[in-house]
Amino acid sequence: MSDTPIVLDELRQRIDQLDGDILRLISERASCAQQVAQVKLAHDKDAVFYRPEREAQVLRRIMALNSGPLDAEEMARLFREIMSACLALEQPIKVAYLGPEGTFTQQAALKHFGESAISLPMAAIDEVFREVEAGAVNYGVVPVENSTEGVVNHTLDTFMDSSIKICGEVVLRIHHHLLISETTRKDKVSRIYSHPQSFGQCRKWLDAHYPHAERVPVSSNAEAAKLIKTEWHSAAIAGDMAAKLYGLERIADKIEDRPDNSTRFLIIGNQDVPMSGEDKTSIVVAMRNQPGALHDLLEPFHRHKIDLTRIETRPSRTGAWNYVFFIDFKGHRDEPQVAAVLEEVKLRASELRVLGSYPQGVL
Ligand SMILES: C=C(O[C@@H]1C=C(C(=O)O)C=C[C@H]1O)C(=O)O
Repeated sequence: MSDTPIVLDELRQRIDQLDGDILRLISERASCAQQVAQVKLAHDKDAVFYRPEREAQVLRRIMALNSGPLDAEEMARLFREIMSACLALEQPIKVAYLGPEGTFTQQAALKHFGESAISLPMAAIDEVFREVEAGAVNYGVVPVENSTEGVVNHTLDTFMDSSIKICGEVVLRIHHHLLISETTRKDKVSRIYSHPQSFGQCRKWLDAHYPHAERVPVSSNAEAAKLIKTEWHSAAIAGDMAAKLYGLERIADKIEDRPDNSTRFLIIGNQDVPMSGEDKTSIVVAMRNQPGALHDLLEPFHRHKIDLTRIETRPSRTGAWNYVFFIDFKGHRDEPQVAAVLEEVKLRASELRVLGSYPQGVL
């Protein structure tokens, strides 16, 4: 005699039935996506199947329609994977990221493109740019700013020498853990490896818990995780992906000093992305070196009520004491307001380059 209450049997039958329905609907959706691809190909043999603006709209619509019990972001993540799988039916998207495997940048790439994307680790930020420029991959993912540690200068500098476009952004909550391998005892950690940015994000925690451990900077958290597999008395600071990839034990969880620690990554490509309805634009501007230059640059944004979301100054390579400004603002370059501001800025600047207009990060 079964001791399963009858109501449980009924609920399970209902779930089986619903799963059958979901399966049928996902398959139907996948054939629709296949047909879209055929239509695109019929019009243009070099058609790009992936449409960042359309994907952003699909996810935003799902989030708006959702009424629970799953929360909107969770639901969007499920749809993210469905879209990723549908797209891969035609042509899996190839994405280069700042490696090695297990970095937060890989996590950001998979968050943005879904698990069906093929992600390829690169050794340096410039290599990600080069792979995209050469057309060896469809897109690249590079970190650009962290809420605790600020901007990733190297990424901004690389834009100055490149014609690459920004096609999207993705923000990732960054949780760091202290990890050891079987070669090290918990109470015997005398050396800690990590990326300099991660040391910066966990500084107070380290000062309080491991004031005497040597801090050794390496090229990535994943590299730190890999290193300690074979070293004694050593720990690494890295995230979940690296911990799982290298089979490490977490001896302290979420050790970042700020609970809202997050990093913004850029999706780079060779494509101009049409409007999605909620977009951002990134520009780089060089100003003549004269008093009031920054004011002159920002004034048109203020007058046209355009919301600046970030401004960074970097030394220009053209001479001592010349600066370039990296500016992000809300809106798409095809919107009349934005186009008007860009025209005005162009007149005042010695150089203006639009790096891209792209959908604001959804997930
Ligand atoms: C199906 C399309 O192509 C791709 C797949 C999408 C999807 O599965 O919803 C959305 C945008 C594109 O990346 C489309 O453009 O509508």
